[in-house]
Amino acid sequence: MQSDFQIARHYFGHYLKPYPWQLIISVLTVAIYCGAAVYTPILLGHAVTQLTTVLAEFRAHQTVVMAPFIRTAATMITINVVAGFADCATSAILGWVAGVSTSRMRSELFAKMQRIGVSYFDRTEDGDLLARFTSDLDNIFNAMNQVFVNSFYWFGSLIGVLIMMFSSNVMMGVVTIITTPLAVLVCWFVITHASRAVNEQQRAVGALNGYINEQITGQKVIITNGLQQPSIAGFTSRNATVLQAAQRGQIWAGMLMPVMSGLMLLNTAIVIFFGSWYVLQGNMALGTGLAVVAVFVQYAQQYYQPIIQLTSVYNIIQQAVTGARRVSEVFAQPDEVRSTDGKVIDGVHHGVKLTDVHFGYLPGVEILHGINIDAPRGHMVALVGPTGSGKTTVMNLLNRFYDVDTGSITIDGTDIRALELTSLRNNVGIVLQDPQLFSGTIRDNIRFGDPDAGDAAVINAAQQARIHDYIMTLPDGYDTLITDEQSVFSAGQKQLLSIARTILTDPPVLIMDEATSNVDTVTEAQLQAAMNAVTRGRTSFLIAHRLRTIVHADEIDVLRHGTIIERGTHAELMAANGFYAQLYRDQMPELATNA
Ligand SMILES: Nc1ncnc2c1ncn2[C@@H]1O[C@H](COP(=O)(O)OP(=O)(O)OP(=O)(O)O)[C@@H](O)[C@H]1O
Repeated sequence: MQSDFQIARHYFGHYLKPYPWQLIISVLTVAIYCGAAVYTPILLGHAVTQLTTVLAEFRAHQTVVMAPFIRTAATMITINVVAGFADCATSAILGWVAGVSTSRMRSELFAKMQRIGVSYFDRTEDGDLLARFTSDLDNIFNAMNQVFVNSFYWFGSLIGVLIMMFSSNVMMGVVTIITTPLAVLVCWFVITHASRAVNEQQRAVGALNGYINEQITGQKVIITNGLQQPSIAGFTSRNATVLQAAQRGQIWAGMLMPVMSGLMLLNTAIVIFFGSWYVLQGNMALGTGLAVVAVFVQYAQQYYQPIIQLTSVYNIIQQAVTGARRVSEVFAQPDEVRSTDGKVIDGVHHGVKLTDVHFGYLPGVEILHGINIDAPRGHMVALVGPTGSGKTTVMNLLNRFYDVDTGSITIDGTDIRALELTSLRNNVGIVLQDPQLFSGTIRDNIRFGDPDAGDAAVINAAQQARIHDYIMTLPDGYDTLITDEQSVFSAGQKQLLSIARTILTDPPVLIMDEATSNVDTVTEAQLQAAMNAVTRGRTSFLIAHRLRTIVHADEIDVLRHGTIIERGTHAELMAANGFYAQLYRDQMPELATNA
């Protein structure tokens, strides 16, 4: 695991590297601001002295010579105006740099997400992933925006106070900084606990977001099953975890200032005590000695201010490092395996073959136990079987969402792991059971796989998929905006749209997860016609839920517990009177007698 330092160096170093000039200019503008802050009290002192002289002269000689005072006042105003501009420039430049850097990080994170294998999304909650784009990146932005300027300013102040103290009286200087190790230790202790609480809080917020996301997606299921109370209870407990973590963080973070103030008072007491003792030892004249004590009481307080501020800067860095660590977890995910010299295929000439395929999602839990399927070009293979038998898993392997553990899947004799991944995906189309529609028009959604397709091709695909007529009933036809997909399309219609998409991209191999049986009879007839259109001439694998739709398949493979237990055409399997025949009779008793 990378250390905090490595993480900070990577994120701050790597992302700030392209902006050296902006950073150099900010160093100068901060230096101007710091210089003005340090120099203004000196000028103020001069101004007071000059004003006193003016008043004394006026009393003594009734003459007023204001020039030196006006010069000092004008210098003070000028310096502070310049410092004000410098401060504005610092904020603008660093705000810009932080904004551009985090925007780049966000883009790279998004691009990375597109390259990660599907397994990561299977095991990561959506909300948690979303939190990495939002709160984690916000923390990194805050650090980039504030840390640089604050640490430079307060570090400069610390050095300034140290120089002033040691040039004034070394012995007293040593006494004033003597509590520093204790202060640093206390700060470190408090901040470590505070940042641990921040980590917990960020994790808890991620889990809460994931839960909210899941509950919003499943709202209809919750309502229809009357699960509102358990849903609220689940939310309440996760919300309480967030609150507890936030409160723990607040308590630890809130402890910092009082503890440091206490230490500052202790330090002041030590300075007064030691200074008085020092003076009483007769090491210096009483008046001078008391002046030194008074000055060092001031220094003792000034010295602690930068230490407190620098520790709070450290706190911001901690939050950013936590965010960066969570973002880096995404970057650390392996990309989908792509062979560098992968073969490019143009269509399927002989067929697709699965040979002794074994696979499990988790180590030691095998789901598929030696699957053999031979699908010659143009054949339609249907996979049927009870829920959880492994049908979708076979589909996941065909498209290389996952790789087989042992055995092989070949297209025209070439292992699909040796193919260029894009070429494989271009040649294998998928129609999912519950296809995803994206915001945009219906036309955009059909053209999804082939954005250059013309209107005629889009309409032709929609006609073949039997969705054209429905689209034409909508007031805006193909220009209908899909914002709330549920309100425009039923589940069956969404699948018809997805079939139109696939017809447009014309893949030689098709994987289709047929929509579940809960579609009305009109849509079912349309789906059947669309399926006939989309499978025609293609090597297709069909997960069938309604066995009626696959009676014409060239081969039906019956899966049970990850093994093919029966294989044949519909007629052969019915004649065998085995598991398939039983399934068929259970599903369609009225047809079973005619089959
Ligand atoms: N991402 C995953 N991680 C771990 N196990 C998984 C994953 N996806 C599926 N499984 C497990 O693999 C087994 C087969 O699941 P699969 O989805 O392939 O079944 P299926 O036949 O398609 O079921 P259904 O008809 O219900 O869709 C099940 O036991 C399931 O729990």
